[in-house]
Amino acid sequence: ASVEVLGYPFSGGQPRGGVDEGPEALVKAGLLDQLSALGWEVKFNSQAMNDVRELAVQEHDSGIGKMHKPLAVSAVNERVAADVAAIQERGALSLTLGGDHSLGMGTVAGTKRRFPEAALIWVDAHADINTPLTTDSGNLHGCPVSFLLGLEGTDVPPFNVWLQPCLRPEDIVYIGLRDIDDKEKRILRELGIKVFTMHDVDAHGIGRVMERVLAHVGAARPIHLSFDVDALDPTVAPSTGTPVRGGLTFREGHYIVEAIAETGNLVAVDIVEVNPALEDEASAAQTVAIGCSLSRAALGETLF
Ligand SMILES: N/C(=N\O)NCCC[NH3+]
Ligand SMILES: [Mn+2]
Ligand SMILES: [Mn+2]
Ligand SMILES: [Mn+2]
Repeated sequence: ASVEVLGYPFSGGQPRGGVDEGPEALVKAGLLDQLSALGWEVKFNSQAMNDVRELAVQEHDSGIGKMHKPLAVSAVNERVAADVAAIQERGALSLTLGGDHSLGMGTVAGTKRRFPEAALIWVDAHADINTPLTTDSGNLHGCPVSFLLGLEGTDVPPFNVWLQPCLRPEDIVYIGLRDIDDKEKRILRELGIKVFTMHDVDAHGIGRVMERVLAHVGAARPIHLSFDVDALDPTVAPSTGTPVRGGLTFREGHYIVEAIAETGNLVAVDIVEVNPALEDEASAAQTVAIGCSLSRAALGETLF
């Protein structure tokens, strides 16, 4: 079986430098060899990596409402969607290394072109479901899900040139939420979206939560996993742009991915928001190592 790895050095969805160094740090840590060692045929798309560096720089890129860098976020994600869809047309699994979580707009759109019935499991401290009208910060890494759902205010150029609403509320399940804006809470409730917060993880344990997540998803659907490393507790994954205390343990994070891998239905994985420039070198190395171990777990590495 083959996995095609995409590394997008993109930070335009949020204000902190360094998250664009995530892909290179993960590759430098030996991720591709680690995946080969699991028996996968591994391809890395270095052309896409270089192309996105250029797409990330757009002239006069401000001033569509409150959104920051809308032209860059749109241009990059248009490319991401095409790359991911092409990988899945070839029957390979797509592993996308970020870069910030605005990349989820493109990766999920790509998956949905090949697998319209795909389910989306969003592992994150945050819901990332603000719209251009509800966002306080204007940082588009807090908005990818609203664009995928086609919520009010997302049907705007240049996004609507390439992105059509492709996600239904029942398609997405969240795990790890603990920092949701009030307006996001309203959207989640109104749409009846399935949410497992850290409170649910505490109450039921990650094993039971995953039983419920996979029951909601169903046994026969392709799964797209979008994993924001800030879902993990900051003591576990410190080098990330918006850390929130009270997160998943190392094992809870890995159990989520192992349980999903066990279904055999995984078609796409995003590992995002690794920022090697944050905190100290040891913290960065620790966070990069977890990005690698989560990727290995997604591709079938088991403890026994
Ligand atoms: N890491 C973030 N999303 O996953 N930050 C943006 C969300 C803040 N409401
Ligand atoms: Mn996120
Ligand atoms: Mn997050
Ligand atoms: Mn602002």
